[in-house]
Amino acid sequence: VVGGEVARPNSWPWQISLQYKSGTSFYHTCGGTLIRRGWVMTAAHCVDSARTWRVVLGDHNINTQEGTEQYMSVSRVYVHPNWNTNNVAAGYDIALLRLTTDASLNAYVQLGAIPPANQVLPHNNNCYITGWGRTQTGGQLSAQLKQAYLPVVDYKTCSGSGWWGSTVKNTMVCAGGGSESGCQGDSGGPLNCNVNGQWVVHGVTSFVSSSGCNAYRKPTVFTRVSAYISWMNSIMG
Ligand SMILES: C[C@H](NC(=O)[C@H](CCCC[NH3+])NC(=O)C(F)(F)F)C(=O)Nc1ccc(C(F)(F)F)cc1
Repeated sequence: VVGGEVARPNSWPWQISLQYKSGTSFYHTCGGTLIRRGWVMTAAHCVDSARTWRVVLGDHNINTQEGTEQYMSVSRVYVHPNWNTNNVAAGYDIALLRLTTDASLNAYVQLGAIPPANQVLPHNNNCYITGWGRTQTGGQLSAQLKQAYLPVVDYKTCSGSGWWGSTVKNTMVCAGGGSESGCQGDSGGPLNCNVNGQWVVHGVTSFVSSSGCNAYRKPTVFTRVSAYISWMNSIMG
């Protein structure tokens, strides 16, 4: 997350850290959202490579043991069937991870709400991106969970000339476009939007400009969760 601030610890209790094993250690690679006690939603591009994954729930500082964490193994990865790793612009950048055991819900670990099918938010809807991604283009990951205010940029604007043009599809959500943005390492994490006073996860962090995370008029682009509800239900039952 470029800009924004460190989140109050565990104030986004559905945010997870997706980590891969290398040697005897695990490393943060993406964010995700706990949507059922046994299911995590993330980006398909996060799980393109076959690795040993773990999901960390209830985390704030990913480099320290705070005693609030739950470390979960992943029993199966479901990538959207239409996902094409060479064409992030086509969309379908969404995946579901089945956990081997159910999470324990508590003050630090809660389920994220997902939207009704096909709900599209209006321009400037209040949303926050959260994640442990780079804090500057080409910079380092954040040790502590960060948040940044990224208001929705409607499809008409986001797909306009000087913006993303035809790269963005209406199965995506754009947000931000100013000095604050997502960045590498935030992938897969939630776009938390305030709808009638409730936080709803409307986006899965998908891509930013290859010329810089907070490039002018290149808002962070998210997979629009409401476009994939039927697929998700077909997998999770
Ligand atoms: C460096 C930048 N990385 C990204 O945007 C990666 C996803 C990369 C998926 C493709 N391998 N995502 C992120 O950094 C995220 F954290 F913001 F989500 C990038 O490659 N952006 C990008 C690539 C292609 C296209 C386009 F669709 F136009 F081909 C648009 C943006």
